[in-house]
Amino acid sequence: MQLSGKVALVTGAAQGLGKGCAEAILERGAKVALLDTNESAGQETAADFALKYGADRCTFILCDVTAKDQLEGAFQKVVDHFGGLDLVVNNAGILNEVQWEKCIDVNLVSVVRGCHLGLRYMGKQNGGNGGLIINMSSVAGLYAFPSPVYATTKAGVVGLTRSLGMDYKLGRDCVRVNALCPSFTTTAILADPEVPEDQYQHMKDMLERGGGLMQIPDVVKGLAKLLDEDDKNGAVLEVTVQGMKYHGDESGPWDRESGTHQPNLCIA
Ligand SMILES: NC(=O)c1ccc[n+]([C@@H]2O[C@H](COP(=O)([O-])OP(=O)(O)OC[C@H]3O[C@@H](n4cnc5c(N)ncnc54)[C@H](O)[C@@H]3O)[C@@H](O)[C@H]2O)c1
Ligand SMILES: CCCCC[C@H](O)/C=C/C=C\C/C=C\C/C=C\CCCC(=O)O
Repeated sequence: MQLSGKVALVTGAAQGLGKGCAEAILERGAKVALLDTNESAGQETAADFALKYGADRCTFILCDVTAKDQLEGAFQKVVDHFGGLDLVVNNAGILNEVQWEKCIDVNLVSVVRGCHLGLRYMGKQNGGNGGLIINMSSVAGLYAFPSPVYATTKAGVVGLTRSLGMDYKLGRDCVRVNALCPSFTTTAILADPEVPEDQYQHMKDMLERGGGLMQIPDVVKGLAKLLDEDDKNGAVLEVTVQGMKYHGDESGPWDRESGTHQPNLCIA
């Protein structure tokens, strides 16, 4: 996707992976709205970006993605402020197995809503120009993971992305939907997860066996790949210290007999 002059909205963009993604999008010439509940970090990030990329190219919007009115209001603010919308990164997420309903609300319900809003504002059938949605899932959405509710939310994001990314609807809305699945990356989410001790110890063991931590720029390379590959729709990209690979190339039962696989290719 050519991003110069385009408009992006990134949730959970005050820090961590969301901030890293927002900066990569700014570097490619787009304007970016940063949404987050953390007002001080969000304002600080926006001020930093304004200095580097220009005050007219970045804005912070205080928004709790789990509050329907706030998320809807934020999408409208972005369109009013920048005059359109071309790219949505549904990134905000938490790991909390204790307050597990909240974990589902932030990581899955809000991503569903963010996709619906992306389709509403970017969908050609609604007067938009088409666009791209990138959902932040996790390797925990692809393989067994010691925090089951977190894993469920991330697997849900994979299913949502694949299904919204089916090509039968692309001719109508011209909005592609892809997902990024990183492994453990150094951000604040690792610092103090609300998980029982046995889950935490098992994660540390997995981290060691998996080759250790990634850094934010490693994950941003995955985002860049999804931004560059315009033929991808419904694609799910795993990003780990071992490299990157797409998931989901097996045929479903409807294609198995013919031996054909219908790839989700962009026809827009
Ligand atoms: N760091 C990792 O190892 C890792 C690996 C795979 C996937 N992820 C996913 O990446 C995403 C970003 O996480 P991160 O690692 O950068 O963590 P982080 O804690 O540094 O960043 C998360 C951001 O989301 C914001 N946020 C949380 N709840 C929110 C809400 N209700 N509304 C708006 N903003 C909210 C936080 O304030 C924070 O700025 C999450 O979806 C996470 O599940 C992280
Ligand atoms: C195998 C799946 C990896 C997915 C990562 C997942 O999306 C996010 C996890 C968030 C929190 C995990 C919490 C703790 C990890 C355990 C140890 C971290 C040690 C950190 C360090 O040594 O600095």
